[in-house]
Amino acid sequence: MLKLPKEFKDKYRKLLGTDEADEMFTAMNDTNKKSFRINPLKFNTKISYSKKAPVPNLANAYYGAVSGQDPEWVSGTVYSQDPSAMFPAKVANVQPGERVLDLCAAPGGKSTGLGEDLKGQGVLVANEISRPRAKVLRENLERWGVSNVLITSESPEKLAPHFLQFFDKILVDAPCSGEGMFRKNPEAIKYWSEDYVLTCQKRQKEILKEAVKMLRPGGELIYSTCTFSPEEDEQIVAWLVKNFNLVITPIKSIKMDKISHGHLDWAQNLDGLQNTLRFWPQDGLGEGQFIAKLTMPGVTIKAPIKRKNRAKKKLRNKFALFKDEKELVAAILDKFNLPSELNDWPKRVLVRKQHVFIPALTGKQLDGLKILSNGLELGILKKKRFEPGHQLALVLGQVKQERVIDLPNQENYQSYLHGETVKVDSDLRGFVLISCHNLIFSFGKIANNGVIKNYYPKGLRTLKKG
Ligand SMILES: C[S@@+](CC[C@H](N)C(=O)[O-])C[C@H]1O[C@@H](n2cnc3c(N)ncnc32)[C@H](O)[C@@H]1O
Repeated sequence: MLKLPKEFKDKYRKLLGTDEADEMFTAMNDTNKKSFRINPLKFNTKISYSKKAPVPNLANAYYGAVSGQDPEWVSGTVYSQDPSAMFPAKVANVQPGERVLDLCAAPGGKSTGLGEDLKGQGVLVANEISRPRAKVLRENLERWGVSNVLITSESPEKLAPHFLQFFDKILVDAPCSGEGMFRKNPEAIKYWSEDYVLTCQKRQKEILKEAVKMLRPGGELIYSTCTFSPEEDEQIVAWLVKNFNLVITPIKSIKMDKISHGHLDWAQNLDGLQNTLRFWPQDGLGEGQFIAKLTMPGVTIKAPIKRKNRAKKKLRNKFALFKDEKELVAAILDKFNLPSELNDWPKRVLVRKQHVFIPALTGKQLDGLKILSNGLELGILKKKRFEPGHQLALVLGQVKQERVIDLPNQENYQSYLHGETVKVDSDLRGFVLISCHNLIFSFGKIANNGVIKNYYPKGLRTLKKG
């Protein structure tokens, strides 16, 4: 039984009426709903989990639990996410080629959703203020096989001057009082108070003030929280409308089964709030969530991301590969089938401190930013040879591959995750992709004796039991 504070209960009885509030408290005592999304970027999405219970209104999403050890997770074929939390990225309705910012991005559930919809075209900037959390964000985006993402770890104030009016879409999935997560994480109830709700509201305003600076005229801001409090939901939207002339925009990209709407009377009867979305536990879809879509007035003629400006030329001179280096890279890449976004890799490839990569963004606007990764790391140049990188393996999972070793059993798979070598019966030699249940999750290198040298990154390896 959740121990909800009396002030919390009184507040929602007043806002919703006793009957609905009591329904909400009862639903908050149910077990939380677990679910997962299937990655549409991957070539093979045959998973062992049941798909009998789809999450309403979404493609590729199902109720059920996922283990972080399963090949489905390790290969980035599924992402474990609360059902309601899947919706903000879908409300953004990202189109290939757009410039998208996820300002509060870790651990990355919504960034993976935004990134998959770009389909390798345009750019996603995934920012997370906390460095340790940004590292987890990076791992999750890497597994998902998103190649066109710049991952930064900055405060919104520090990020904004670098990207003034730059983005078509910005998602602010704000830090909040988390009331909608109480049944999943009852510990969070301890921090709750009316004052804490107002502290969160203040922080949300500070973040959003910077976010709007980065939105182009005509661009869309998606604001979401996992809390019920009107102070952090409807009232924040009203504040955005009043202070920045943003226009609340109806959400047409999703169906509305088991989803409610925002309350006009919770923020000065502002017309348009009926177009915001509320996910209540008593609606039966998932945990609590609020989502609003707002449009910045004005229009800009959309300029495509320039690939040949002067800044780029300078970078190319400094970071371009020598011909023989490019040949080393090509000798490995030519062995694999490349997704279409890599077709022009020789034109876009750069090298920095021996790391060969295809940047998601280039130019002076990146100077001075704390960047965790920029685009797709193809691999590392090491004295006359090129070693393909882990991120590349997960991007190659987007298309059918021939040079793959499917580990024959669970024991081999576990050994590989531990970083051990595995002996296989195969004629393939040199670099190969490694899969389990045909889900690609790593590179390996087969020696003449049939032993696969393990290229699963040390930082991701699991400890051996016993
Ligand atoms: C609700 S979580 C984001 C969840 C994420 N969007 C996802 O789907 O996985 C909010 C994030 O905001 C970050 N954050 C906290 N304070 C912040 C601030 N002042 N400015 C920007 N981000 C902040 C937190 O570190 C946290 O990762």
